[in-house]
Amino acid sequence: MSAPAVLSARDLRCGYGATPVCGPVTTSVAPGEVLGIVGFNGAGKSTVVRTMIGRQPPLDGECRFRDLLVDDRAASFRAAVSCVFDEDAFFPSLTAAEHLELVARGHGVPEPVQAVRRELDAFGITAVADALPTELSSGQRRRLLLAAGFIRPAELLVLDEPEQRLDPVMRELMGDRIRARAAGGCAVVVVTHAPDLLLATASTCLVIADEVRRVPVAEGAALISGTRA
Ligand SMILES: Nc1ncnc2c1ncn2[C@@H]1O[C@H](COP(=O)(O)OP(=O)(O)OP(=O)(O)O)[C@@H](O)[C@H]1O
Repeated sequence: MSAPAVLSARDLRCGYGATPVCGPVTTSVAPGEVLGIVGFNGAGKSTVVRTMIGRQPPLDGECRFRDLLVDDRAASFRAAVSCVFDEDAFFPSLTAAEHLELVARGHGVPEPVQAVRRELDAFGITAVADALPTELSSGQRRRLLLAAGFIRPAELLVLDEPEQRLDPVMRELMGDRIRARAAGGCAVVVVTHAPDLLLATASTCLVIADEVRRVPVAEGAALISGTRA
């Protein structure tokens, strides 16, 4: 018997005003699973994911975290869900290391200083640990955001195009980190345009379009690499 879903959507309609951006979404992700979400630019992937985690209201349908309707204002939900979107959200006067320490302490990570050191090293930003956000390159800022997403415990990890602005070596490491998280029992949702990352991590794949459909991961990878219509 498969484990109960961590996050599930049923007939979820996502969009702006009264207009859905894509077909209704019914899907779920369980502990240890990686749900890859793919689709062309503007298909609605980010909108769907934002709706699934309660950052914007659904037009219709529902989304549940465990048994409860998603409520991103609930402290228990925020404690359990780590999200990395493409938003450069930093405190201008905190260094890279201080950002990570803030997140680690806020989420009760044991031995936060050591955890910060580990993540700085894992994301290759030790050399800029004491730099302010404005002193980081765009790729380093991206690494810092991802490190902040990974430094804390989570039952659900949501990554929106984590490959963005990463060099190939870091992209591969990102795949390793995602797999390791899932192996540890975390449910993961990854929106991606990178076939290699999808193939390396996803256990299931959802294509966002006018008709949302679940496809084999290899088919999703072919779709985003342009080798399949
Ligand atoms: N705040 C907003 N208000 C109104 N429409 C929006 C808003 N954000 C996005 N949209 C529209 O919703 C549609 C889906 O956008 P979304 O960002 O979800 O697509 P996406 O699949 O994530 O695209 P990409 O691959 O380019 O990141 C697009 O047509 C976009 O113009």
